[in-house]
Amino acid sequence: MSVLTASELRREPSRARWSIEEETEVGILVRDLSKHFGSFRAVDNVSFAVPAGQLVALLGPSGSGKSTILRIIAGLDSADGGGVELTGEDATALPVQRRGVGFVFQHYALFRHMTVRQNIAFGLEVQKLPRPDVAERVDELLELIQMSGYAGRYPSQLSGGQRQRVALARALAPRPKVLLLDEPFGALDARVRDELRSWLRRLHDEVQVTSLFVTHDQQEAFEVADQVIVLRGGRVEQMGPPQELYERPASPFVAEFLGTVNVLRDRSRGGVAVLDNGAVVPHSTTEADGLVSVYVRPHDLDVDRHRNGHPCWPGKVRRLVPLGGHVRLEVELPDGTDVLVQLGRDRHADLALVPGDDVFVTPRALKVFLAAEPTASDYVI
Ligand SMILES: Nc1ncnc2c1ncn2[C@@H]1O[C@H](COP(=O)(O)OP(=O)(O)OP(=O)(O)O)[C@@H](O)[C@H]1O
Repeated sequence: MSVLTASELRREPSRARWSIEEETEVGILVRDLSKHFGSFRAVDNVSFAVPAGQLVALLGPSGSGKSTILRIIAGLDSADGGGVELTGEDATALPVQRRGVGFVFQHYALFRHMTVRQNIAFGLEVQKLPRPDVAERVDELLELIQMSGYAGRYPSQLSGGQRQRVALARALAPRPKVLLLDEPFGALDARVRDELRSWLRRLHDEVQVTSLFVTHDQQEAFEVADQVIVLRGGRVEQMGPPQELYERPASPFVAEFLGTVNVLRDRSRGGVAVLDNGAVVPHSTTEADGLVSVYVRPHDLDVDRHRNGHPCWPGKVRRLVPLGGHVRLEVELPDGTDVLVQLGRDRHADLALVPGDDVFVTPRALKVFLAAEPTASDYVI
C-alpha cells in the first residue's frame, strides 16, 4: 500500500484510488469533488477511495471541508463538480434515501418521543419490513450495542454516550452500504469519548461496514481508523495508514498536525542539515540550495551528559515535567530555541538531571523539509 503525497495528488488526482491495492473492492470513491460557497472554495478537487469494509478517518482542522465532503457523499448537499461512487455504483445524482448510507452526526438527535426500540426500528419501518423481522433485527442491534436492557427507555433517560450508541444502531439497522460518522463523539466528555472510540473499533471489526469517520482529533483518528485522509483548506494533503503518516509526513503541515514536533528552522542550508559535530545530508534535498527545517518528535530525541559519538546539539536543561510514564524535558539550545525531549522513566532516573545541567541532544530520527516546498526526505541516525 503506497502513500500519496500532497503534490502527487495535486498532479494526478485520479491516482488517489491507487492508494489501495488495485484488486481491492472500493466502498466509497470520491472523484475530483469540488464545492464552492459563493466565491469560497470549501472543497477543492478532492479524490480518495475507501476500501470496502474499512474504517477511514477524514482528519483536518476546523473549516478544512470534512463535513462538507461527508454531506456530499450522503447526498445531503450537492457538489459543483466531480462524482461519488458507493460500492461501485455511481451515486452522484441519487437522492439521499436511495444511496444506502447510514449516518451518525454529533447533533443528529434521536427522536425524543420514541423509545430506544422505536428509534432503532424507525428505518426498518420506513422500509415496511414485516413486524417480526423488525423486532428480530432490533434485538440483534440492541445486543450489538450492549443495551438490551434499555429498549423501553426514552432518550432523555440515557447518558450522552448511550444516546450515540443508539444513534449508531439506528444507522446500522437498515444494513447501509456505507456508514458516515461526523464527529459522533464530539459532544461527549474525554473519558466517555475514549471508551466509545475503542468500542466503535471493536464494533466495526464485528460488522465491517465501509465507514468514513470525520474528526479534527488526531488521536481519535489514529485510534479508530485503518487509514487516515488529512485535509487542509479543502484539499487532500496526504492519505495512508496512521503509522505511515506519522513516520513519513509528506509536508510540514502533516508533521505538525499529527502530534508534537520540534521544528528547528534555519539550522540547515543547501540540503545539508548541520548538527553540532556532524553533517547530515538528506538525499532528496541535496540539489536544493535554500533553507530547510528539521522536524524531530520529542520521543525521537535522546539526551546525554557527554558527547556520545553521534551527531548532537549542545543545550541546557530548563525544565523537567514528570508525566506519569515518562518525563518531558525542555532543553534550550545555544541560539535560544527550546526543544522538547521525551525521556522514559528509567532513562530519567539514570541521568538524574536537574534544571541548569548541560546536556547533548541526539536525534534518533528526523525529517527535513525544504522551507519553500513540501519535499521531505528521511534521515535515520
Ligand atoms: N452552508 C454554508 N455556507 C457558507 N459556507 C459554508 C457552508 N458550509 C460550510 N461552509 C464553509 O466551508 C468551509 C468548510 O466547512 P466544513 O463544515 O466542511 O468544515 P469542517 O472541516 O467540517 O469544520 P469543523 O471541524 O469545524 O466542522 C468552512 O470555511 C465553512 O465556513
